[in-house]
Amino acid sequence: MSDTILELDDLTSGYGSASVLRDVSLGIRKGEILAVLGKNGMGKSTLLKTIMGFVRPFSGKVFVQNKDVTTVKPHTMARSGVAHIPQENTLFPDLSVGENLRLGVTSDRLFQQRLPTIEPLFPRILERMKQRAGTLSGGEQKMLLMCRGLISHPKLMLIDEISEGLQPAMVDRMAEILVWARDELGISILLVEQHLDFALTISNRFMILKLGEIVDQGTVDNHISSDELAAHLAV
Ligand SMILES: Nc1ncnc2c1ncn2[C@@H]1O[C@H](COP(=O)(O)OP(=O)(O)OP(=O)(O)O)[C@@H](O)[C@H]1O
Repeated sequence: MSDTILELDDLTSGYGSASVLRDVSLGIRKGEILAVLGKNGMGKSTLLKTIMGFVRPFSGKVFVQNKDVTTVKPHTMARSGVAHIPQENTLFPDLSVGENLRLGVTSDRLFQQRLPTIEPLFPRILERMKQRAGTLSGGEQKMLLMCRGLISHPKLMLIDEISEGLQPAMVDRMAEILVWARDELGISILLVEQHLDFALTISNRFMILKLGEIVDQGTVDNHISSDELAAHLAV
């Protein structure tokens, strides 16, 4: 389909000779949020790292807007509009908030242009542009990571357990931001999550990843309850 942003065809990958993901196939359309749900160790981070090019697939293909990017390096993926928000904190703690944000764009001109567009989303962080990133709270650091991804104006965001360790109010705020990114900016989002309520609130569709394989999938609508999904996820 022409509005497909990301397509994975039978993607198999892992570390050394051990496969972690097995024959994962999925597609995400423009302006859609897909949640891949799974417990610890099921391969969620490996999925995003394989798409981004940090982990080389054993077999299968990755397409972004119908272009084969299976062997493309992470920095090239980033430059072509794919933002990865990893589970690990990849901020530079000794750089300021502003300097960390500046790394999300390629020029000072773009930085100045785009800063006002994200300022209303993260006012508490942007009031502290000169503060060292490492001195922000854990939740604020996650907001800054999201902010650095959004300022690059990506077409696709790969987001790894962004709700982990966040206070409920911050989880709600993060949900609003992701919905805004989808609905107002038209960004497609692949979200890997364990936090079912958060994921179901904002996603259009879900998939369940179990031991590296997609074992169930569906549309998020009024008929899906988080209890039903929690049962799916039970080991
Ligand atoms: N660099 C690595 N080298 C070897 N094995 C790895 C590496 N990274 C992850 N693994 C293994 O791959 C499997 C899947 O890990 P992954 O981090 O993708 O899972 P996850 O679903 O994201 O889990 P979590 O929710 O705990 O982050 C695990 O068994 C893990 O030990």
